[in-house]
Amino acid sequence: MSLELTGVTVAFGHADARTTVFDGLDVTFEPGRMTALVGPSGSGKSTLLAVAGALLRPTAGQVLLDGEDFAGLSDARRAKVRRERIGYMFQSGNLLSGLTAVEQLLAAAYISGERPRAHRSRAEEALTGVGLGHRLRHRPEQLSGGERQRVALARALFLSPKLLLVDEPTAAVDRSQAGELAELLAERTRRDGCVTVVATHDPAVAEAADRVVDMAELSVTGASAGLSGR
Ligand SMILES: Nc1ncnc2c1ncn2[C@@H]1O[C@H](COP(=O)(O)OP(=O)(O)OP(=O)(O)O)[C@@H](O)[C@H]1O
Repeated sequence: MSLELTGVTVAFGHADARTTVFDGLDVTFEPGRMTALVGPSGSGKSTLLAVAGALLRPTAGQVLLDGEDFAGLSDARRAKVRRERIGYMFQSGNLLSGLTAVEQLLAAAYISGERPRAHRSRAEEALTGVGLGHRLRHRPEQLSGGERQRVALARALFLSPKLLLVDEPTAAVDRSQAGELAELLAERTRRDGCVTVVATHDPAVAEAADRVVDMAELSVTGASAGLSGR
């Protein structure tokens, strides 16, 4: 299972107001590896995540998940790909207020059409697996920034996605917890074998990643992203 973008062009607006973020971008992300996307503000990190996550349709090109192009699918088919194959984790966790940690996972499963009752013990296990066995019934406002992100990670991985897309996971996290959270992300990626792509400004996340891709080197003329990988 890999994620492959080939000849991806993303342009916004028209004529004088046209912004070309990518023009014929080719980049591949491997399973079981966490890639950190780094680069200055406006270099296209979030745009790449949006295209990879079937949230934004590229102007041209293919986005292949396990060899299957979803860029050209109908909106309904793309929604199915998002539900069944992709996990998302955002800057502030985007947890639902009023729900306990366990319920955050059950709600996600429910939205995906799963039967929540059968999953309660699995949700507890998933939270225990990210170090939150003692916070199962806490609501978001009763958790620290780092704990909220751990819930968000457990939720994103709960339905075993092939692809995990993460935007600035440590932005709202205490410095002392940022490194641990980044390590946890990398460790879970290796264990679960998913493709993980993380947009970040945080050196702690780049440090924990298996590969670092500098957006500044992904030129709009479509340079290979392999150059800055490690
Ligand atoms: N909907 C849009 N309409 C027009 N331009 C857009 C749109 N979305 C993004 N852009 C432009 O695309 C470029 C890349 O933006 P993007 O948000 O992907 O950068 P980024 O690297 O994630 O930045 P940051 O680190 O600040 O989050 C920017 O020049 C931005 O202005």
